[in-house]
Amino acid sequence: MLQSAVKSSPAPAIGIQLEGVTKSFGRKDAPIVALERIDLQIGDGEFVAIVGPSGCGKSTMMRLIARLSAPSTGAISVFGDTSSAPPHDMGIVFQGHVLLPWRTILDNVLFPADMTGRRRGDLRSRALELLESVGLKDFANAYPHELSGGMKQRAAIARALLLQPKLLLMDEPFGALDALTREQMRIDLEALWLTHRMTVVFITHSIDEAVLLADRVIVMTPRPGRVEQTLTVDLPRPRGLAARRETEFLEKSERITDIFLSRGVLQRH
Ligand SMILES: Nc1ncnc2c1ncn2[C@@H]1O[C@H](COP(=O)(O)OP(=O)(O)OP(=O)(O)O)[C@@H](O)[C@H]1O
Repeated sequence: MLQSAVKSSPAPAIGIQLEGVTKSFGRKDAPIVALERIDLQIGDGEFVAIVGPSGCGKSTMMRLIARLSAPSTGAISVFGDTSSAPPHDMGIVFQGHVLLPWRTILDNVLFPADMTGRRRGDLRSRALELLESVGLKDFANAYPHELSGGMKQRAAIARALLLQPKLLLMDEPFGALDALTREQMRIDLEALWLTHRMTVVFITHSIDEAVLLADRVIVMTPRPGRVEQTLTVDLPRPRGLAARRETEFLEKSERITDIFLSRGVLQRH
């Protein structure tokens, strides 16, 4: 028999997979179900945003992926690794920058080298390059208290990228920043991602931020935390300030708003 001349393109490699994942806290007879029956696949190199109201289980999901916590039921695989050990090629950025106040910014960025017993000398030039790429070249020898909130968060992102992680987990990284800084950080994060192409899981309360950043937005609803819908965002990159005026942005933001309205997470008036 003749082989078909048309070959289908290979499916994108799976980065992260959650199958039937449930996470409960508290007593067995009165559990708090933070996440219920989560089935999710995130592609290798994909930028995914998780958006949802307070308490829907976003941070719990991130902690499960980071292996900082174990699921009550279900299976998790991170780049094919199903063990319960935290993935070694992972960077995490939290809402609070968590820089060490007694270290300079350069030494803070080099912290993961110290933590993993790598030679600092080998990573110093990468740390300086990263500081340059986040606009902090002139602050390498400054201390955290000399930087603004946005600058500290930039340093935290540089630190998370030091060891060239395949996976970057970001839990409300811009949540404490003012609106203007936040918009610029969003644009700069996309530029970093376009350069490094790591897999990103970005948690946010902001519908706009999710749609403007992600290839796919995972919409979660609470009690118990579930994936309500997954939306693909087809905005061309880079998505600068003008992306807010694109029909695709307006449509996807509206669809997410409608989901939250229908679930009582938002009220029209
Ligand atoms: N260690 C814990 N012990 C008990 N309950 C917990 C624990 N961690 C989370 N929960 C509960 O699980 C649910 C989900 O919490 P989680 O922090 O994941 O939500 P979230 O969507 O990240 O919220 P937020 O946006 O406010 O940070 C909440 O009801 C919370 O009270």
